[in-house]
Amino acid sequence: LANGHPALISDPVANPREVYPRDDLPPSAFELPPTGLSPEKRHAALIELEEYVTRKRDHFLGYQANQDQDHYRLDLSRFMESHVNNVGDPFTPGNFKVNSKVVERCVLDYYAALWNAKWPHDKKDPESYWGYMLSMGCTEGNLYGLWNGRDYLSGKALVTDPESTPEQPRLLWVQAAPPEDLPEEQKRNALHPVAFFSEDSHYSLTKAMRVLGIDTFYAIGQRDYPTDNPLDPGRPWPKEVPSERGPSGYSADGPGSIDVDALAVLVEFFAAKGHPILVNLNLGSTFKGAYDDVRAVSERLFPIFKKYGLLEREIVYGKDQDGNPLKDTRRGFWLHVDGALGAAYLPFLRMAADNPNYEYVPEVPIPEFDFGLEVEDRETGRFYDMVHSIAMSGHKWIGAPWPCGVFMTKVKYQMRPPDNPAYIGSPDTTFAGSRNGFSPIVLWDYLAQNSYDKQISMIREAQRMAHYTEQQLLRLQETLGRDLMVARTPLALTVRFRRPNDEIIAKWSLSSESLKLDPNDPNSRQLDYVHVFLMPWAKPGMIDELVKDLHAPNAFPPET
Ligand SMILES: COC(=O)[C@H](CCSC)/N=C/c1c(COP(=O)(O)O)cnc(C)c1O
Repeated sequence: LANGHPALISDPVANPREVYPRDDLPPSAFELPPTGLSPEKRHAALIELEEYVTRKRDHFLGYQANQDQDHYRLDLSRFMESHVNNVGDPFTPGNFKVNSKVVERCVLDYYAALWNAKWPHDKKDPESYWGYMLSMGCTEGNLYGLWNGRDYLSGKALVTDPESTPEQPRLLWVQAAPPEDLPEEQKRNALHPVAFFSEDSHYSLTKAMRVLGIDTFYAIGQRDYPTDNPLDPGRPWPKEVPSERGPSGYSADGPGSIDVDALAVLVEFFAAKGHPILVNLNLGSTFKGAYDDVRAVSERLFPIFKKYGLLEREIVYGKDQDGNPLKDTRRGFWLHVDGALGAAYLPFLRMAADNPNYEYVPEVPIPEFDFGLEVEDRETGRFYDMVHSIAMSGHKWIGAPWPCGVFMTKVKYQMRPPDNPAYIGSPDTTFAGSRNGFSPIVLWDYLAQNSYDKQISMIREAQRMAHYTEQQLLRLQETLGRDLMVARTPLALTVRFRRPNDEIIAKWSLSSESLKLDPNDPNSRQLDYVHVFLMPWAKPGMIDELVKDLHAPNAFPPET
């Protein structure tokens, strides 16, 4: 107003400083008047923000984000002068020429090779991989994988479906018909996927169910079969698949991996009713860093899929111009691997374990999880690849200045895109419209600087740091003579322990989780945990300083 500028269209009803949460930074330094900020104020604000971010970064231990970013600056700052946008399919150049798709394809090829997928991508080869780099993090990868699984299982047209071509978009919306030769109940459920994921899964799974309108086994079980919970007849259905139990008999103090037997019982209940099966498995779970046993799940579910005709089934996915049914043969199940954290480093742990030169003996076998995982049908001698999609974050183990990641599947599973927008000159095969073209350059730069051998060293160092941290906390527990609930799942990069005071949580950005030992008993013991993640960023000195802080007399509040 001072310079004759019109007032803000909508003056704030209340003062933001009184309404917004109090944080470490003074909001006043960053408020934006219509006049903009003077250079002095802008610089002062940037310096204040930089001090805050670097101070928090230097004490960052609480989440699976690698803060080691210094190696990018020299290579990447040159791209900050351009808007690089990989809109559309990575394997179609498109009309937006300021893009890094050639780099994106090299990064995708790298992970296809690492995850035992057939590469390079060839749209004419159903067995070859297809994928793209995410503009969000693994939430986008999980959303996309579950969307792909939902549409594959419910009979939507696929990229490989011969008659449904981009020129005939109307076929995309034809609701598929179930296989003809099925009993009534099976026919009714044949195109209605049911989702399964464990109680240790990331909240992006629940979000994906809501966004995509996918029914979980809990939703259908509680609604249609309220007294038939196969795990505990007459009792309410569990909301998620139970995780493995700990010494208490509850999963709260368990390792964080999925209970394979419980999964099998739940899956069989719905497979027997004709539902196709959609399973998410964690590879480095959010709080405990646990790995679901993808091999054991595959072996366990395979006979169930075979028994109920879900290994291969005929889908009528549309009609041709003459009204004749369009058919193809598909799996009746989809395994998505949420490899947000672990898909980035487990291949390197496996290389170290498989090569005696590294003299590395893992504390437990390195989990299989990728496109090379096959199960043999011992009656026919035929092998079935069991993993349909993998998602990985780029900003977790690898470390990137912003959320990014990779989604990968196979051409034979790839869904036909909802539309084929000519103006981008590419099929709209990804989740986003505009796609971050900088992220492929970030991952490319990291992979260019870090050989397999270097990455093996990094993940082995992180394992050593996780072990060191666990030992230091156990030693502190002895010194204090108090149960600090120190726990680390084998091969996990995180160590969990009793929640300290808020000051320590804020200093180290610790992630916390509170739960009841017995989730069904409100009077059950409350477990208040935090965890530290030993990313390449975490150094022994940081752990020693954290332990020193935890040594302070008021570090741990009295037990509730
Ligand atoms: C509470 O901690 C989190 O939400 C962290 C992300 C913060 S650290 C980068 N984990 C995200 C995550 C996600 C979602 O990844 P993002 O969308 O990148 O946050 C998917 N799957 C697993 C097993 C995850 O742990």
